[in-house]
Amino acid sequence: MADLRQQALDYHEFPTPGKMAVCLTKPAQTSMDLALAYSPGVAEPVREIASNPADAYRYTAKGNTVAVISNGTAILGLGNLGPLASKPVMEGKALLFKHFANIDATDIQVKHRTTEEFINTVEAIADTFGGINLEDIKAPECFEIERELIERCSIPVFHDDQHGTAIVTAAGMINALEIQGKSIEKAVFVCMGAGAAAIACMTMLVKCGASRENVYMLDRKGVIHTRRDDLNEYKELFANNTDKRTLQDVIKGADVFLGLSGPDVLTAEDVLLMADNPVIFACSNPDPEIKPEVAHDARKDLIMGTGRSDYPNQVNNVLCFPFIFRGALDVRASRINDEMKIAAVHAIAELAKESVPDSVLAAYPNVTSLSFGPDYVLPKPMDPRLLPRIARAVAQAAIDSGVAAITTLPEDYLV
Ligand SMILES: NC(=O)C1=CN([C@@H]2O[C@H](COP(=O)(O)OP(=O)(O)OC[C@H]3O[C@@H](n4cnc5c(N)ncnc54)[C@H](OP(=O)(O)O)[C@@H]3O)[C@@H](O)[C@H]2O)C=CC1
Ligand SMILES: CC(=O)C(=O)O
Ligand SMILES: [Mg+2]
Repeated sequence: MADLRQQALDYHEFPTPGKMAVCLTKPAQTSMDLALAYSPGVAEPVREIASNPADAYRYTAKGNTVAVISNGTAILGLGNLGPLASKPVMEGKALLFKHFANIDATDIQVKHRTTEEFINTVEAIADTFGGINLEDIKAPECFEIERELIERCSIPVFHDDQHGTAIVTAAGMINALEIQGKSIEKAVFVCMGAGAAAIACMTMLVKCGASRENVYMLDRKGVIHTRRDDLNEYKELFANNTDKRTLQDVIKGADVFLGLSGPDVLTAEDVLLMADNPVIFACSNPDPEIKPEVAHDARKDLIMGTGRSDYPNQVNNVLCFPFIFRGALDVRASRINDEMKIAAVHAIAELAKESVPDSVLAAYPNVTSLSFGPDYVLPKPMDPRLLPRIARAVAQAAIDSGVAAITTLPEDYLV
């Protein structure tokens, strides 16, 4: 681990600090180039956009740019470390946008006093971009922030920790439950965490068939139940009329543990209390709710996923956000709606059942084969098919649900 720490610091520091830079898409060598790029030529697209704002998509980079915006209040599972400390994560998200979906992302860290001030700041700059990816903003403020910004902006606004995570978790869960021979309708879920990711994941799983009454959610104070008087309106949605109070009370006989909280909150003893053939997605980053080694030592019949790249079954929103934005931008969707999210869930889940190209195996030197099963319930982030499959499904869903300004996909779209 000490070695990984130094390697990670060196990766970020050398040869150039940070993970991204700006590149030019037009020539700037000659005086004629400058006369076009700058004065006097630049005045022409200015006039066009002033008379028709949609021309910004034609004459500027707006249509292929996403702002990755954070206030640093829930940086991974590290907590509220402030806007500046979130910059490496936001640059990381920008790297993933570019590498996986060729989207130019700009990271923005916002210092603010009130939630309204944050919302006003983002609203004021929103027209610069084709979309806004909100990141690592803690609950419950994140819910109001996203709701308000969707209302006020004409471009897609998407809180990745809510919906990117929910889409990938649902895709992986559908597959894991199928492999374990369990039906989503009957499965009993224990969700550790009741914040941005947890509320969105369980909401999505209920939309995908899970029974609301089979869901137990916990926060730092234990089980969320109807006799608590300290719940916000989002936790209240998952309050159960139950006498169960602790993780041990609810984990007994549970089919699924979903961790979206913090490190090492699930023990080997807890794992032993679960039903036969359980599913454990311990998604907290960088340190999961239980280490896979500990869970596998406890029992052999489980399917285990984490948010990390260095274990099988990476349940991480990287499988979603670059691709869902690609689809949304390409049809100039005004928002990312439920139809688009569900289309992404199924595109991801179905891809895991197909045979895996050699190029994917080559990116994982310690893996000799990958096929649908307990150690492969989700595609790998390096899978080049994620881009066309998810983006096409999302773009088509945007068109079909009436939120796209471009209403026909080209025949050769992303082939
Ligand atoms: N793998 C993935 O793709 C993703 C993983 N995550 C992970 O999910 C976690 C939560 O992120 P997010 O929802 O954005 O953050 P939030 O701040 O919105 O929510 C955190 C939630 O976790 C609960 N929590 C924290 N520590 C514990 C603990 N020790 N025991 C029980 N509950 C705890 C908090 O409880 P309380 O309400 O009482 O404060 C809160 O409900 C992080 O670890 C993050 O890395 C998030 C997004 C994507
Ligand atoms: C992956 C991610 O977005 C998180 O852990 O916050
Ligand atoms: Mg995040």
